[in-house]
Amino acid sequence: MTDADPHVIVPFDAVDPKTRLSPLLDRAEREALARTMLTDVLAALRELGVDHTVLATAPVDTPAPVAVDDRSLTTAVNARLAGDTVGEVEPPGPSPAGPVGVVMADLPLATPGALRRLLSGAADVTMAPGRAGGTNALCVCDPTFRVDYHGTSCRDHREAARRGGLELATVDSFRLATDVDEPADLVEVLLHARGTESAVWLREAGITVDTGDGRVTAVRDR
Ligand SMILES: Nc1nc2c(ncn2[C@@H]2O[C@H](COP(=O)(O)OP(=O)(O)OP(=O)(O)O)[C@@H](O)[C@H]2O)c(=O)[nH]1
Ligand SMILES: C[C@H](OP(=O)(O)O)C(=O)O
Repeated sequence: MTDADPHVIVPFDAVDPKTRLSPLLDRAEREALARTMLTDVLAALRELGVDHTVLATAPVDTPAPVAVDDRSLTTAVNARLAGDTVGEVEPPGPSPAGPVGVVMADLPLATPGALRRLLSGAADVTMAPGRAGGTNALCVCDPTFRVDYHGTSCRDHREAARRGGLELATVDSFRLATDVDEPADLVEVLLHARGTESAVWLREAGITVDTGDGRVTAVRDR
């Protein structure tokens, strides 16, 4: 991609993450899976060739630049949208003066192609909604737009754009809509993210797709 492309920030909570996966995974395993999904998202961004920075709640060892900010998700992302670079550690990422992408770290199905569709959006705001009301990824070209995560954030973001007189476009992408929150989401990783580190990690942890009673679920055999 080119210099006019967005700088992407990847929010990442390293501490006791993915609590909704507790029925299948203990805390250490959830931390390991979260880290593995981050690795897959960063690999897709790297392959796309777009600049990116991990926006983490605590230091994390990754090949990408990291900014540590332990404030809430919404506050930390809005600080970056406002051009704040506080918390960056070496090697520093470029200052996000132009368009900013926000791509969550729990999207192991994300491919360079799906991300390109999002990040080449020309609207003031381009959104990839998640299922159940979330906002899995954004491309923010208008510097006045601010995020408000949790709850039905896709609806809230649409409303915020409307109030601000901004054009909001939506990317219809199964790969970007699939974030890993609940055990059922692991089915999508096992079926559609073959070859990713996340799918390998799940198989090694004994998580498989079960169709025993005619329904498709993720189960653990050990
Ligand atoms: N920087 C930052 N990232 C966060 C924070 N909370 C969540 N994230 C990241 O935001 C994305 C969406 O997270 P959620 O699915 O809402 O929360 P989670 O803590 O991972 O999972 P649950 O415990 O199941 O709610 C993931 O990439 C998280 O790593 C936060 O407070 N700060
Ligand atoms: C951050 C939050 O993620 P969810 O909990 O919906 O996966 C959201 O998209 O608003």
